[in-house]
Amino acid sequence: MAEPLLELRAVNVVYANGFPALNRLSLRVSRGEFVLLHGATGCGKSTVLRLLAGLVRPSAGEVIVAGDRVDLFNAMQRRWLRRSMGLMMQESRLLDDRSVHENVMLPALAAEESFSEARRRALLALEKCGIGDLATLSPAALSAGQRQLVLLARAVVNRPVVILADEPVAHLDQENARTLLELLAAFVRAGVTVVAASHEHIAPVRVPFREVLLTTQSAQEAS
Ligand SMILES: Nc1ncnc2c1ncn2[C@@H]1O[C@H](COP(=O)(O)OP(=O)(O)OP(=O)(O)O)[C@@H](O)[C@H]1O
Repeated sequence: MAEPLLELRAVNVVYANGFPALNRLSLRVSRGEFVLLHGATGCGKSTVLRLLAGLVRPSAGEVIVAGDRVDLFNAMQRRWLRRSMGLMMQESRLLDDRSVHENVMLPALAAEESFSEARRRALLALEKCGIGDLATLSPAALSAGQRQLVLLARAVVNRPVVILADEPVAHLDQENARTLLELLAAFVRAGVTVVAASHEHIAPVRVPFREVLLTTQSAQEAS
């Protein structure tokens, strides 16, 4: 069997307050897969995405991305890992004092692209997400659905091979949710690996996907 692109091996996560968020969870995600993490509030969906992005370290177990033990990465390597992934996390925010275009440029600038290349890539990302016309607006002027689309454009501006999306369709009406899922599906069809967490049941169209149910039981096995 081919090596998974993303893998959790028997990970435990205990937050600073002593709360055990994950208990011996194992999960394998193949290159090009679209995985939907489901489960009740508090079962650890966001924690799984944070582990894969190197934002949280497990207290036991291994986190492997493209063959690397990212749980052993130092701060600089973890920063590099985060920049190489497209992240739509719950804490992701847009800066209201910059335009949509400038917000989407930020990860490209952080990746040390030139200003003109960052501008070009950001416009491309906005167009790919069908929102090129929003480029000059302030994020404060956007609807919830438009904000999510801008967050997706920002996540893909560096052309990541992995997108981690936490509750991408939460608070969106059906039409906006469908638009967002169709865009994620289009990235999957283009070869990107997507892991999305959702407490609601969501079903992408025209692309194969795998649902993984996380439970709050003692030993979790979600491969
Ligand atoms: N930074 C933190 N400090 C302490 N406890 C935390 C922290 N982050 C998460 N937790 C706890 O860990 C558990 C798992 O949280 P997590 O956010 O991963 O769950 P979730 O399934 O994504 O929940 P939701 O659907 O509500 O977003 C929860 O009980 C939560 O309260």
